[in-house]
Parts: sequence; C-alpha cells; structure tokens
Amino acid sequence: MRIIVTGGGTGGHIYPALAFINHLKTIEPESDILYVGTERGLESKIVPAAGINFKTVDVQGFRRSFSLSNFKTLYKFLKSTSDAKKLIKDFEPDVVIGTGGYVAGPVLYAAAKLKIPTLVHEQNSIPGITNKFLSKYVDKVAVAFEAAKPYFPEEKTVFTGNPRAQEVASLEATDILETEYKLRKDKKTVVIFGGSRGAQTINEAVKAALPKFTEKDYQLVYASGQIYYDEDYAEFAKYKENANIAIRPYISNMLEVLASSDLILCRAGATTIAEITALGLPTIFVPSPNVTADHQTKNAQALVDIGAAKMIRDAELTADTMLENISEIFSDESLYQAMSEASKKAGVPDASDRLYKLVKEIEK
Ligand SMILES: CC(=O)N[C@H]1[C@@H](OP(=O)(O)OP(=O)(O)OC[C@H]2O[C@@H](n3ccc(=O)[nH]c3=O)[C@H](O)[C@@H]2O)O[C@H](CO)[C@@H](O)[C@@H]1O
Repeated sequence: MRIIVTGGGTGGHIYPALAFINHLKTIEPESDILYVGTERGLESKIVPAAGINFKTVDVQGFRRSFSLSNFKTLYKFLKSTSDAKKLIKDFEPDVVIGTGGYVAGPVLYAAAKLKIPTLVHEQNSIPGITNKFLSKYVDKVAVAFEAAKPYFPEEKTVFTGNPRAQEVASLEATDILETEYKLRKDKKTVVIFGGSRGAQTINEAVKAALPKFTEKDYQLVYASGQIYYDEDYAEFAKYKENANIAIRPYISNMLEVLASSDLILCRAGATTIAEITALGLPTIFVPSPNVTADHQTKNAQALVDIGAAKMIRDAELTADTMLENISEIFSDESLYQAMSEASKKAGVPDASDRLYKLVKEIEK
C-alpha cells in the first residue's frame, strides 16, 4: 500500500499514527509510507527518529481560529493546501490518513479534493476542531471513544479504538527500571508525567513532594517535560543519586516503562488513556483545564465512572492530594486489583486491526 499519514503537534496525535504505521509494516511489509507534519511540531523529531520518510507543510496561523471565516486564515489554508497537493501528487498514495492536529487539516482536505481515499482518526471523546471540519470531506472517521460518534456523520463513523493500545497490549514488564532508571525491580512504582510536553501544575506538586517521595515504600519515575526540566534543573539535580526517585525531561521508551510500573498519575490525554487501559493500569488523572471543550475531564470521567481511575482537579492538585491518592491505592490491595481489572476492560487491544480493516475498505 502507498500511504500518506499526517497528524501532529503533540505526542497524542503522533504516537497513534506511528503505531498504525508499525502495524501496517508487519502486515504489508512492502508498503510505501510518507509522513507529513510540520517543522515545529514534536513530529519533526519523533518521526524521522523512527526511520520514517518525513516531509513538512507550513500550517502557521491556524491555531484556534481554524474556521475559514477570516481572510488571513483562508489564505493560509489555501497556501498549505496547495503545498499539500504537490506532495500528494508527487507521492501518488492509495490512501491518506490523519490523526488530528492542525497539520491534518490541509493535507486531508487536499487529498479529498484530489479524490484520494481519506480517513481521519479521532482519539478524544470530544473531537478537535480540525477533525470536525474534515469529517465533511473524508471517506471514513475512526473514533476511539463511543462518546465521540455523535459529533460526526453517522454513516462514515466507526469505533476502532486507538492503535497505540494494540502496540502496548502484549507488552510484559522488563528490567528497564533497574537498568535505565537505577531503581528497583521488586518495588512498587508510580510513574508521573503531564502529557507529552509536561504540565506546570503537576510539576509544582511533584517538586513540593520530592522530599516525601524519598521516604516512601514505593518509588517514583517522573517525566517533567523539557521546559520544566530546564527551569527546575537545580532542584531536580538534588535527587540525582536518590535510590527512590528517577527524573527525566522526557521518557522515550514510555511503553516499556508503563508495562514495568504499577500506578500512573498524569494528564488525561486520549493516547495516554489508550496505553494505560491496554495494560490494565490504575490511574490518577489530573485533566488539563486548558484544552478544547474541557475534553480531558470527559476522557478521565469515563474511566472514573467504571472504577478504573481517580481524578484530582487541576486546581486541587497539591503535594498532599497527590501523595494521599497514591497511598490510598497502594495501601489497599483489593482496590488496586479492582481498578486494574476495570482499566483492562476499557482497553481495545485490537485497535490497529480494526483501523487496518477500515483503511482496506477505502483503499483505491
Ligand atoms: C494539551 C493538549 O492539547 N493535549 C492533547 C494532546 O495531548 P498529549 O499529546 O499531551 O497527550 P496524550 O496523552 O494523548 O499522549 C501523550 C503521548 O506521549 C507519550 N509520552 C509522554 C510523556 C513522556 O515523557 N514520554 C512519552 O512517550 C505518552 O506515552 C503518550 O503516548 O493530544 C491528545 C490526543 O491524543 C489530547 O487528548 C490531549 O488533550
């Protein structure tokens, strides 16, 4: 299959795309794959590093005003659509699929106008603005939450789950905590991170809690995000040699780390949720209050409702609420087991198979 994949900005849009590409490579190893992103998005680092052919279009200026309603936005859109058309004509794909983020807008719109079969994948329970716009033009919409369906045309929308789930589902614990993080393999581990770029509130709470983490009978792996790591380097450096704590700006082997850990505290980004539930991990969510239509709270609430997770509101997160919630779960084995089972039930371990099937339905 010749396929163009697009999507980016943050990890939550990129990793599902990469997971699907990996899956496709195992089924159709001869596939020709081109990933289209932007220069500024996280994809310009992650995708080439994964050995995938990567090209960019400039989508500067899209931001929240993506409505085609004003002249500047319209101009930018037409310019990036025309750039995308050139890339598409050169590559001659059988299918173009997008996983959200601003870049997916012009690329999928251009492909649809060129009559190439198109599909968008929506990871969230409340869709982003780009995917809602695109759903009018594409052939299929794949969703990872049933709750997202009503936002899209019924006849083209299918529940597939998030491909990242299938990538994770079969992973077993390894000794990575020992070898790469200098922690213990036999100790309970909580992993804390704030989405793919870190989160200020979580960072503040972790910083304040660090002295207490040194005394716990469980250990901490913390990914702060590059920005906070640089800002707080002096503080973090104090714990460099601590046997109970490992701090990194970014965890590049997150799946292995998750599979080797016991409890997660994080933002409620949709791709993170797909990973956590595929592994059946109990979670404490601190949804970001800064996302469209407060969709992270809705993502998290779905798991709280089935007993798979706890939620702390961003405004209520402190070192104390963080530590209390962690202790409550770690100190009650039956609560831990119940949360773990509920989490596993919510996972979609065959999400890539489902998405592949849908792509084959529209392939030229
Ligand atoms: C602020 C914002 O707009 N966030 C959105 C963004 O989230 P964002 O990209 O932050 O979040 P997600 O939780 O969906 O995905 C994060 C991804 O980064 C990985 N990771 C994270 C930290 C780290 O150190 N290493 C690492 O590999 C996680 O394992 C996961 O695969 O896209 C998601 C769609 O999927 C949305 O639901 C989020 O609301």
